[in-house]
Amino acid sequence: MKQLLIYLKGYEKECILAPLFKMLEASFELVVPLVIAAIIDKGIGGRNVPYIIQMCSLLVGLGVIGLICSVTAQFFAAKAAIGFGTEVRHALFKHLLSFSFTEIDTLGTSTMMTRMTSDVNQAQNGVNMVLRLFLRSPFVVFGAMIMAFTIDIKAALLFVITIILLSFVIFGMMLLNIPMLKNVQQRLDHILEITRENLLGVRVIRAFCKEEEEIKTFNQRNKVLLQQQKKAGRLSALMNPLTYTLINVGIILLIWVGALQVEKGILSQGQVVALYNYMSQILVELVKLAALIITINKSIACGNRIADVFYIKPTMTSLSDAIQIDKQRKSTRIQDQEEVICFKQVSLTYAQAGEASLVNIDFTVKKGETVGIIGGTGSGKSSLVHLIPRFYDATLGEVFVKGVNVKEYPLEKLRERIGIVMQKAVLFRGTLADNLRWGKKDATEEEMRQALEAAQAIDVVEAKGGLEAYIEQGGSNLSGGQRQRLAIARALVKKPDILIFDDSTSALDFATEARLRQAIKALDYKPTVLIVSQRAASIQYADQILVLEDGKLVGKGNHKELLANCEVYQEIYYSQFKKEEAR
Ligand SMILES: Nc1ncnc2c1ncn2[C@@H]1O[C@H](COP(=O)(O)OP(=O)(O)OP(=O)(O)O)[C@@H](O)[C@H]1O
Repeated sequence: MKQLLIYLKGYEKECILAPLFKMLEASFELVVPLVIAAIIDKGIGGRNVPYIIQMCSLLVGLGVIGLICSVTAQFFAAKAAIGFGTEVRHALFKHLLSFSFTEIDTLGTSTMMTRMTSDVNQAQNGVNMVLRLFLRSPFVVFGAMIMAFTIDIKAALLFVITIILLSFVIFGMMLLNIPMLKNVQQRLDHILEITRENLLGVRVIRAFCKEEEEIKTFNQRNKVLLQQQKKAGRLSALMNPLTYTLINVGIILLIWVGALQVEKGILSQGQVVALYNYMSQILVELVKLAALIITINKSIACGNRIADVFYIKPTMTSLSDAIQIDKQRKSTRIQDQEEVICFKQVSLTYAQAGEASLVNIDFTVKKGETVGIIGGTGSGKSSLVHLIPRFYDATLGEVFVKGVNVKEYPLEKLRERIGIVMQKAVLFRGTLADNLRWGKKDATEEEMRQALEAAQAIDVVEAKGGLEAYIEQGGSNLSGGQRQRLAIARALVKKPDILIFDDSTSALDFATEARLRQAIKALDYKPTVLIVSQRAASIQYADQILVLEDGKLVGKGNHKELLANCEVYQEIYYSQFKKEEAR
């Protein structure tokens, strides 16, 4: 949590002024019992009406000044807390976006969202409460005690005993309550997780008629949360009766001692009332302080969860690091100008995965070539192409793009050259044109139309009413095939040197896919194309086909060569085509 305090930079003034005004308000509050005592003793006792009016005006004045101080303190505390929350959110978002897929896989999206939203809010709330109350409550407790001592030492000793006993009860209970509240928070996280998963997968849940089961699971988790909340609630419910019993016993004793002192002529009636008021102030502030400590504890826990994310450093090197490495490792460059991609003895084992997903992969791709990558599910096709734009780094071996190790490129420069269409086409909220401009910021309408034509997506734009048609979050108002074609167009707008289709034509019919292939071949900038597919028909016309099985490259060559001598390829091909159809 401490590390997060740097995000209060720029709000130093607010962090000083907020507690200062709160203490000023508390100082005025501490004077009130003395004024009331004076009203009772001098005003009412002496039947002095002008004096009573004067003192009542003073009370109103103190109230108004206290209110102004309080509002000012709230303003400064809120300004600092909101500023803190905004800065943390901004830094966290930036940090999350710097993560490679490895860090994202390790952390998980669900927890990242919780940290980004509710944890930041809780930490912001903690900052606000600390600035307003952390100094105020102890100040009032000790101030009230000192004021009591200035009135009467014997009575004030009662204060000391009551405060000690009260502190034991309140803080003891708080210590018991904190782990329970943490437990409640964890259960709440589980509920959030399950809700998020259900909302994201709502279609699948309906398709498999899993509603009842999901409701059952949700209810079970909700029940556990209820039990934890009841447990924590019962303990909290004990707090008030216990503290009020203690304080009432203290007040009875105070009035008794006070009455004896009045009888002896040591104390006036007004002073006894003042002592009573101080006792009440102490109670209120101790209860507030306990609640504050619970909030602070929660905020620290949330702050630590946020700080944990900041501790995770992106494993991919930044632009400046890349330039440094570039200087040192010029020797790793290879010279063949025609060679666009080269894998040298590449293996990949994902973080937290026991087995390697790719083993000793070796191949080269020449400029303008089309490469097909085929294999069964889980054979490593996506893993292989993900190494080219450095979504992951090879665990062993090296990947070269245009003769330079991918690790030596500044990431942006590398990814600028590559257009990738993912297995799951993701579009963003905004117009169709906005989505296409992800490929090229300043793309003209003509450039977008060319890309749409090649991607066989012109009819999608026409059906939706033009480039300014609105796309909902995740492209939910489009069909799977429409989304895929728009995602392809988005990659084409970029006019990349390397174009990767990661199983991204699966929702297209064969005729559309064939037209897409022709259009890609006809592109004037002649990109090098990699097509990942499980459909032999999608890759059989490629210049080179890579056949993967269990992460190993078991075949390399063109369709004819592989059909003649690669068993795995034959198996895949003949499972989709009859022998007599083979070309
Ligand atoms: N992020 C990841 N973390 C851990 N293991 C992974 C990750 N991504 C893939 N794997 C594992 O790596 C292996 C290869 O997966 P990959 O997605 O590359 O296969 P694929 O051939 O593209 O499969 P499919 O055709 O089903 O998409 C699989 O065993 C998979 O479980």
